[in-house]
Amino acid sequence: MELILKYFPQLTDTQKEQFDQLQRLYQDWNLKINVVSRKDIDELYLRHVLHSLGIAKVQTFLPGSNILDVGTGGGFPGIPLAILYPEVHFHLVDSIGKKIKVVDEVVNGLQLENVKTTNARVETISENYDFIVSRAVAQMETFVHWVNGKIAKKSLHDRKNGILYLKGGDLTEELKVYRNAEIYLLENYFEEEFFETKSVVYLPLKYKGKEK
Ligand SMILES: C[S@@+](CC[C@H](N)C(=O)[O-])C[C@H]1O[C@@H](n2cnc3c(N)ncnc32)[C@H](O)[C@@H]1O
Repeated sequence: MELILKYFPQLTDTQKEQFDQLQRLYQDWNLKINVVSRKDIDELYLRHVLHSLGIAKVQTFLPGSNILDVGTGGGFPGIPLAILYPEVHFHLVDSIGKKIKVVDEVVNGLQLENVKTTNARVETISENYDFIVSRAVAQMETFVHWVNGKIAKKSLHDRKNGILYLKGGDLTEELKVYRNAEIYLLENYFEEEFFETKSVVYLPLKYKGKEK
Protein backbone atom coordinates (compact mmCIF):
# COMPACT_ATOMS: atom_id res chain seq x y z
CA MET A 1 0.00 0.00 0.00
CA GLU A 2 2.89 2.44 0.81
CA LEU A 3 4.11 1.64 -2.67
CA ILE A 4 0.97 3.15 -4.19
CA LEU A 5 1.24 6.28 -2.04
CA LYS A 6 4.89 6.66 -3.05
CA TYR A 7 3.84 7.29 -6.65
CA PHE A 8 0.29 8.56 -6.14
CA PRO A 9 0.52 10.73 -3.00
CA GLN A 10 -2.66 12.73 -3.69
CA LEU A 11 -5.16 9.93 -3.02
CA THR A 12 -8.33 10.75 -1.07
CA ASP A 13 -9.19 8.82 2.11
CA THR A 14 -11.75 6.79 0.14
CA GLN A 15 -9.18 5.84 -2.48
CA LYS A 16 -6.62 4.91 0.18
CA GLU A 17 -9.19 2.71 1.87
CA GLN A 18 -10.16 1.07 -1.43
CA PHE A 19 -6.55 0.34 -2.38
CA ASP A 20 -5.96 -0.99 1.11
CA GLN A 21 -8.97 -3.33 0.89
CA LEU A 22 -7.69 -4.94 -2.31
CA GLN A 23 -5.24 -7.21 -0.48
CA ARG A 24 -7.93 -8.79 1.68
CA LEU A 25 -10.49 -9.04 -1.11
CA TYR A 26 -8.10 -10.74 -3.51
CA GLN A 27 -6.71 -13.01 -0.80
CA ASP A 28 -10.22 -14.16 0.15
CA TRP A 29 -11.51 -14.57 -3.38
CA ASN A 30 -8.36 -16.18 -4.67
CA LEU A 31 -8.86 -19.04 -2.19
CA LYS A 32 -12.23 -19.76 -3.81
CA ILE A 33 -11.48 -18.94 -7.44
CA ASN A 34 -7.86 -18.74 -8.49
CA VAL A 35 -7.40 -15.62 -10.58
CA VAL A 36 -4.01 -14.43 -9.35
CA SER A 37 -0.96 -16.70 -8.91
CA ARG A 38 0.29 -17.37 -5.36
CA LYS A 39 3.52 -15.43 -5.89
CA ASP A 40 1.60 -12.51 -7.37
CA ILE A 41 -0.82 -12.35 -4.42
CA ASP A 42 2.17 -11.76 -2.13
CA GLU A 43 3.26 -8.93 -4.39
CA LEU A 44 -0.19 -7.71 -5.37
CA TYR A 45 0.60 -4.01 -5.01
CA LEU A 46 3.76 -4.18 -7.12
CA ARG A 47 2.88 -6.68 -9.82
CA HIS A 48 -0.78 -5.87 -10.29
CA VAL A 49 -1.87 -2.60 -8.71
CA LEU A 50 1.12 -0.35 -9.44
CA HIS A 51 1.70 -2.02 -12.81
CA SER A 52 -1.91 -1.25 -13.79
CA LEU A 53 -1.49 2.34 -12.64
CA GLY A 54 1.46 2.70 -15.02
CA ILE A 55 -1.20 3.59 -17.62
CA ALA A 56 -2.15 6.62 -15.48
CA LYS A 57 1.45 7.89 -15.64
CA VAL A 58 1.17 7.95 -19.42
CA GLN A 59 -2.43 9.17 -19.78
CA THR A 60 -4.72 11.01 -17.36
CA PHE A 61 -8.35 10.07 -18.01
CA LEU A 62 -10.81 12.95 -17.95
CA PRO A 63 -14.08 12.83 -15.97
CA GLY A 64 -16.90 11.39 -18.07
CA SER A 65 -14.62 9.48 -20.43
CA ASN A 66 -15.22 5.81 -21.26
CA ILE A 67 -12.57 3.14 -20.93
CA LEU A 68 -12.74 -0.52 -22.00
CA ASP A 69 -10.51 -3.12 -20.29
CA VAL A 70 -10.19 -6.14 -22.59
CA GLY A 71 -9.47 -9.53 -20.97
CA THR A 72 -9.49 -8.01 -17.50
CA GLY A 73 -8.98 -11.41 -15.77
CA GLY A 74 -9.13 -10.67 -12.05
CA GLY A 75 -9.57 -6.94 -12.81
CA PHE A 76 -6.26 -5.67 -14.13
CA PRO A 77 -5.63 -2.99 -15.17
CA GLY A 78 -9.31 -1.95 -14.83
CA ILE A 79 -9.87 -2.08 -11.05
CA PRO A 80 -6.86 0.00 -9.91
CA LEU A 81 -7.61 2.55 -12.64
CA ALA A 82 -11.28 2.72 -11.61
CA ILE A 83 -10.22 3.49 -8.02
CA LEU A 84 -7.85 6.19 -9.23
CA TYR A 85 -10.46 7.76 -11.56
CA PRO A 86 -13.85 7.60 -9.79
CA GLU A 87 -15.45 9.93 -12.36
CA VAL A 88 -14.45 7.85 -15.36
CA HIS A 89 -16.63 4.98 -16.67
CA PHE A 90 -14.89 1.63 -16.89
CA HIS A 91 -16.17 -1.44 -18.76
CA LEU A 92 -14.32 -4.61 -17.77
CA VAL A 93 -14.76 -7.55 -20.14
CA ASP A 94 -13.56 -11.15 -19.96
CA SER A 95 -14.63 -14.30 -21.78
CA ILE A 96 -14.26 -16.46 -18.64
CA GLY A 97 -17.25 -16.29 -16.28
CA LYS A 98 -15.44 -17.15 -13.04
CA LYS A 99 -12.99 -14.30 -13.57
CA ILE A 100 -15.85 -11.82 -14.00
CA LYS A 101 -17.41 -13.31 -10.84
CA VAL A 102 -14.28 -12.33 -8.85
CA VAL A 103 -14.22 -8.88 -10.47
CA ASP A 104 -17.90 -8.38 -9.53
CA GLU A 105 -17.15 -9.36 -5.93
CA VAL A 106 -14.23 -6.94 -5.74
CA VAL A 107 -16.31 -4.15 -7.33
CA ASN A 108 -19.08 -4.76 -4.76
CA GLY A 109 -16.62 -5.02 -1.89
CA LEU A 110 -15.09 -1.67 -2.80
CA GLN A 111 -18.48 -0.12 -3.67
CA LEU A 112 -17.08 1.07 -6.97
CA GLU A 113 -19.89 2.77 -8.85
CA ASN A 114 -17.98 3.52 -12.04
CA VAL A 115 -17.39 -0.07 -13.15
CA LYS A 116 -19.54 -2.21 -15.43
CA THR A 117 -18.56 -5.82 -16.18
CA THR A 118 -19.45 -8.18 -19.02
CA ASN A 119 -18.71 -11.87 -19.42
CA ALA A 120 -18.17 -12.07 -23.18
CA ARG A 121 -15.56 -12.13 -25.87
CA VAL A 122 -14.64 -8.55 -26.65
CA GLU A 123 -15.43 -9.01 -30.34
CA THR A 124 -19.14 -9.11 -29.37
CA ILE A 125 -19.10 -5.75 -27.57
CA SER A 126 -20.55 -2.95 -29.67
CA GLU A 127 -19.98 0.20 -27.62
CA ASN A 128 -17.48 3.01 -28.19
CA TYR A 129 -14.67 4.13 -25.92
CA ASP A 130 -12.09 6.88 -25.57
CA PHE A 131 -9.35 4.44 -24.65
CA ILE A 132 -9.02 0.67 -24.66
CA VAL A 133 -6.64 -0.67 -22.02
CA SER A 134 -5.27 -4.17 -21.58
CA ARG A 135 -2.51 -6.40 -20.23
CA ALA A 136 -1.36 -9.88 -21.24
CA VAL A 137 -4.23 -10.76 -23.56
CA ALA A 138 -3.10 -10.94 -27.20
CA GLN A 139 -0.47 -9.86 -29.70
CA MET A 140 -1.06 -6.33 -30.95
CA GLU A 141 -2.22 -7.37 -34.42
CA THR A 142 -4.91 -9.72 -33.06
CA PHE A 143 -5.89 -7.17 -30.45
CA VAL A 144 -6.31 -4.34 -32.98
CA HIS A 145 -8.52 -6.65 -35.02
CA TRP A 146 -10.71 -7.46 -31.98
CA VAL A 147 -11.26 -3.84 -30.98
CA ASN A 148 -11.84 -2.57 -34.48
CA GLY A 149 -14.88 -0.23 -34.52
CA LYS A 150 -14.95 0.33 -30.74
CA ILE A 151 -13.22 3.72 -30.64
CA ALA A 152 -15.31 6.87 -30.10
CA LYS A 153 -15.30 9.48 -32.85
CA LYS A 154 -14.65 12.51 -30.66
CA SER A 155 -11.39 12.81 -28.72
CA LEU A 156 -11.90 14.39 -25.29
CA HIS A 157 -8.23 14.16 -24.44
CA ASP A 158 -5.23 15.93 -26.00
CA ARG A 159 -4.07 12.57 -27.25
CA LYS A 160 -6.17 10.87 -29.93
CA ASN A 161 -8.39 7.99 -28.77
CA GLY A 162 -6.77 4.58 -28.97
CA ILE A 163 -5.16 1.64 -27.20
CA LEU A 164 -3.01 1.82 -24.04
CA TYR A 165 -1.50 -1.63 -23.64
CA LEU A 166 0.81 -2.83 -20.84
CA LYS A 167 3.54 -4.86 -22.53
CA GLY A 168 6.80 -6.48 -21.50
CA GLY A 169 10.07 -7.23 -23.25
CA ASP A 170 11.33 -6.26 -26.67
CA LEU A 171 8.50 -4.93 -28.81
CA THR A 172 10.41 -4.17 -32.01
CA GLU A 173 9.07 -7.14 -33.96
CA GLU A 174 5.51 -6.99 -32.61
CA LEU A 175 5.12 -3.28 -33.28
CA LYS A 176 7.03 -2.93 -36.52
CA VAL A 177 3.88 -2.54 -38.62
CA TYR A 178 2.57 0.18 -36.29
CA ARG A 179 4.69 3.17 -37.15
CA ASN A 180 2.49 5.50 -35.09
CA ALA A 181 2.83 3.42 -31.89
CA GLU A 182 4.50 5.18 -28.95
CA ILE A 183 6.35 3.22 -26.28
CA TYR A 184 6.62 4.59 -22.73
CA LEU A 185 9.10 2.76 -20.50
CA LEU A 186 7.72 2.28 -16.98
CA GLU A 187 11.26 2.42 -15.51
CA ASN A 188 11.05 6.16 -16.22
CA TYR A 189 8.17 6.45 -13.73
CA PHE A 190 8.78 3.65 -11.19
CA GLU A 191 12.18 2.73 -9.72
CA GLU A 192 11.42 -0.90 -8.71
CA GLU A 193 13.32 -3.56 -10.68
CA PHE A 194 10.06 -5.21 -11.77
CA PHE A 195 9.44 -2.31 -14.16
CA GLU A 196 12.77 -2.52 -15.97
CA THR A 197 11.31 -4.55 -18.83
CA LYS A 198 7.80 -3.11 -18.79
CA SER A 199 6.18 -0.45 -20.92
CA VAL A 200 2.91 1.12 -21.93
CA VAL A 201 2.26 1.08 -25.66
CA TYR A 202 -0.01 3.80 -27.00
CA LEU A 203 -1.56 3.21 -30.39
CA PRO A 204 -3.99 5.78 -31.80
CA LEU A 205 -6.93 4.13 -33.56
CA LYS A 206 -9.17 5.49 -36.25
CA TYR A 207 -12.92 5.84 -35.71
CA LYS A 208 -14.66 3.28 -37.94
CA GLY A 209 -18.09 4.86 -38.26
CA LYS A 210 -20.03 2.53 -35.96
CA GLU A 211 -20.87 4.96 -33.15
CA LYS A 212 -24.35 4.69 -31.70
C1 LIG B 1 -3.38 -13.77 -19.08
S1 LIG B 1 -4.97 -13.24 -18.65
C2 LIG B 1 -4.66 -11.55 -18.22
C3 LIG B 1 -5.65 -11.00 -17.25
C4 LIG B 1 -5.44 -9.56 -16.81
N1 LIG B 1 -5.54 -8.63 -17.93
C5 LIG B 1 -4.12 -9.39 -16.10
O1 LIG B 1 -3.20 -8.83 -16.69
O2 LIG B 1 -4.00 -9.82 -14.93
C6 LIG B 1 -5.83 -13.07 -20.21
C7 LIG B 1 -7.31 -12.91 -20.08
O3 LIG B 1 -7.87 -12.51 -21.33
C8 LIG B 1 -9.11 -13.14 -21.49
N2 LIG B 1 -9.42 -13.13 -22.92
C9 LIG B 1 -8.69 -13.71 -23.92
N3 LIG B 1 -9.27 -13.47 -25.13
C10 LIG B 1 -10.36 -12.71 -24.89
C11 LIG B 1 -11.38 -12.14 -25.72
N4 LIG B 1 -11.35 -12.28 -27.04
N5 LIG B 1 -12.36 -11.42 -25.14
C12 LIG B 1 -12.39 -11.27 -23.78
N6 LIG B 1 -11.47 -11.78 -22.95
C13 LIG B 1 -10.48 -12.50 -23.49
C14 LIG B 1 -8.92 -14.51 -20.85
O4 LIG B 1 -10.13 -15.10 -20.47
C15 LIG B 1 -8.02 -14.18 -19.66
O5 LIG B 1 -8.79 -13.92 -18.49
